[in-house]
Amino acid sequence: MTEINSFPQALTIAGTDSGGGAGIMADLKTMQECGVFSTAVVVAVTAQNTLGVQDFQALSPKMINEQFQSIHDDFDIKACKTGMLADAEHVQLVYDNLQKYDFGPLVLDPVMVAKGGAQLISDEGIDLIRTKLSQLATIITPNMPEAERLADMKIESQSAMLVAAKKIQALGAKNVIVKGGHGDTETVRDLVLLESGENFWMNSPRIETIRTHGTGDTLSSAIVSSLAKGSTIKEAILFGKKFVEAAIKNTIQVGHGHGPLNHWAYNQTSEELNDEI
Ligand SMILES: Nc1ncnc2c1ncn2[C@@H]1O[C@H](COP(=O)(O)OP(=O)(O)O)[C@@H](O)[C@H]1O
Ligand SMILES: Cc1ncc(COP(=O)(O)O)c(N)n1
Repeated sequence: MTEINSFPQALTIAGTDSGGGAGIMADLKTMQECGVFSTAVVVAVTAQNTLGVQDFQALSPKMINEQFQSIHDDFDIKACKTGMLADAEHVQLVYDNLQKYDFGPLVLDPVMVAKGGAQLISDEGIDLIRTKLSQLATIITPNMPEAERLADMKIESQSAMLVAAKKIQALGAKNVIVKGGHGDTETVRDLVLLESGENFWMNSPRIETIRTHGTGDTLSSAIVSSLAKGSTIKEAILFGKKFVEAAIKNTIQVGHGHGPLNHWAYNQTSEELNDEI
């Protein structure tokens, strides 16, 4: 049994994206490219493309519980993540299942609003992420608006990002990444606050593109993959940033709106680099 289950396996607990660029679809593509076998608990189904979210529906509590059970009964999950959780009832269900089963470190991506502006979780759901689910997070990865909501403050400076990260850590999340993708500064700055209190910035040049559908999902899934393969928290975070940067930079022309990332890019560009050596 141990031998059969020796390949690194990870789990995403999130919503699907019929357009293939975000949510569970981005998670599976990322994990595949990162050399990790991916499994999924579908919490909600969205009718979505690069132009926006046309509709969504959350699955029944019974279906959610059964998916958790199925995954627990057969796989050896080394790390997991959450994405779109729809509403308070589903946040609670996910919380209960993560208490019941050990799926390794949790990367909590507190997805609230899609790039096109659609709300992907109710206000009560966000409150429950704040007060409950964040306590289970090994790493929480809010973008700026999400960090403002979780920390209950405006973030208008770099020092405010650190204050917000500390407030989010005080909710119970061990490590915090406040992502700096939203904004128009020339440099994108993500702030990392580790459990030890150490903090540092991950800076990269802002890539001028509207093709940023699924950036947060891709970052968190690359981190989960790295954790599933045994990396430390810091190594996994630094790897995640490199993976998402390559995926944004090497854009692919798909769809008419906020297009998807290039999940092949990290491996292709490193192969090209290897060829040159
Ligand atoms: N235009 C961009 N250029 C470079 N990096 C970006 C850009 N947009 C987002 N990122 C990076 O993508 C990751 C996800 O960030 P962000 O887009 O803020 O998250 P979300 O998808 O949750 O809104 C972060 O590491 C961020 O720095
Ligand atoms: C199912 C699902 N999960 C997450 C996102 C967020 O991704 P983005 O902020 O890039 O639109 C999304 N649009 N859809």
